[in-house]
Order: sequence, then structure tokens, then C-alpha cells
Amino acid sequence: MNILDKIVAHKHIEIAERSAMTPISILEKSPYFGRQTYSLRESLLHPERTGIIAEFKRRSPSKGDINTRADAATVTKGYADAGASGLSILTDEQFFGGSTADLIAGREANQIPVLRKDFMVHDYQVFEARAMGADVILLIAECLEADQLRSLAKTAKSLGLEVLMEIHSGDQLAKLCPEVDIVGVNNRNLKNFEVSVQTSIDLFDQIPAEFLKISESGINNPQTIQELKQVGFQGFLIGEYFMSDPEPQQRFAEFVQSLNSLPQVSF
Ligand SMILES: O=P(O)(O)OC[C@@H](O)[C@@H](O)c1c[nH]c2ccccc12
Repeated sequence: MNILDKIVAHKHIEIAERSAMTPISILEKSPYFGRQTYSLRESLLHPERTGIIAEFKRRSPSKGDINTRADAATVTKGYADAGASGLSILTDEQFFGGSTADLIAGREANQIPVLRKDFMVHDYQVFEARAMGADVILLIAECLEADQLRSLAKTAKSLGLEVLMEIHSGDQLAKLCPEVDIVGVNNRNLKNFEVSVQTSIDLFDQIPAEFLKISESGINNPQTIQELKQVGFQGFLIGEYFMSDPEPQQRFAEFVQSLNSLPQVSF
């Protein structure tokens, strides 16, 4: 079994436990459930923000411990203050050291869109995302059949959430559906952890024009953002480069400063 299969197998066990403990009828009573969500699409297009979705990630299967001590509220607020367009917060506990508590802390501290970063395979998790205060969910094409992906996307839309669909190869674009708001190209192969930004560059032209496009993973310098902007990407998801600093928000602020000092790219 590759790591992605292991994660998904564990998700099914987790969902059974969690839904037995907290049924959807209870999730719907969360104070966040009825809140007005923020649009990541709009925030990414906002001219005064950076287009960066800054991630809060404590650990990963590919890198092991990255930053286990960081405080989710402090870091995400620092990201938002320095110009992040959105926040990505890992909620998977087993493989990424994340938690519902981290997402709620990020929600409480900020007024920008929050992506629940997890492996979604069941409607229950979409309700959970809404109840935690998330604005966007991630659907990884590699983990889902086309009809399953569409059904999860429909649930998300019915709850006022946006949908980021993640692909790693051109054939996965066959799973696109109108309920998707943003397409993310993951530069990391989730089965063997190989990372290449070239993956984004190669796939850009195959993604239909109506979807906002972002590039995810392995980005560690502002020049790469410039390069990806030139290709046409409008968002950039970055985790490890920031989180590997004891003060991720500090490293993010410095990154934004050097990004702003580069010549502006016009479309
Ligand atoms: O830490 P990086 O290389 O900057 O990557 C961030 C993000 O793209 C990555 O964490 C990610 C992309 N898709 C995922 C799916 C599940 C878990 C994590 C991810």
C-alpha cells in the first residue's frame, strides 16, 4: 500500500468513530455553522493581497516533524497580517499532527478564508469542515472517483463552502465538475513524494479557462512565484518553507517583502 492508500484507509476508521461520537445533527449546532463564509476565489484575486495561501503544517509523511510547537493562532494571524490571501490548516492528526483545535484557533484569530486541509472521502467531513469554521474544502482527485468527487463538491456548495480540487496529472482533469471553484496542481506526487514545480507549468494549458488555478507544494522562493505568475497561476500554496522556521510568520513576512521587491508581472 502506498502512503495515500494508507491515509485514506485510516480516514474511513476515523470517520466511523467521529460520526458515532458527534452526529451531523450536533455538528449543525456549531456556532460557526451559520456564519457567512469568506470566498478564497475573491481573496486570491484581491490586488492588495499576495495570492499566497499560507499553510499551518506541523508534520508530514514526507518530511517528518516540521514544527510541532507552533501556536496556530499566532502563526496564522502573522500570515494574515503580512498579506496571505488564505490560510490552509491541516486537520489530519495521524499523519500530519494537525487537529480540529488548530483550525478553530486559526478561524478565531482571522478574517480571511480558511481551507480545511484533509483527505475528504465522506460527506461527514464536509459537515465537520463547516462546523469548524472553514470556508473551503480540498478534494484530491487521486483519492476519489468522479461521481464521488462531484457529490462531495455538491455537499460543500450546499453548505456555502468553496471547493479546491487538487490534481497531479492531466488525466485527473476528467473528474472536473461545475461545482469546483479552484483547481490546484500539486507539484508533489503523493505516492512517492517527488516534487517538481515543472508539473504546474506543464499542466496549466490543459486546465479549462473558467477555473482559477493555483500551484501547490515545493515552492521556496519568490522567483518561483514570479515564474508561475507568468504562466498564469493566480495562487500559491506554501507550507514547509514557512513552517520549518521556529517563527513561520516571520519567514512569511520576509518572503512577502522580497516578493514585493521583484519587478511586477502583468498579465
Ligand atoms: O509544504 P509545501 O511543500 O509548501 O506544500 C504545501 C501543500 O501544498 C501541501 O502540504 C499539500 C498539498 N496537497 C496536500 C494534500 C494533503 C496534505 C498536504 C498537501
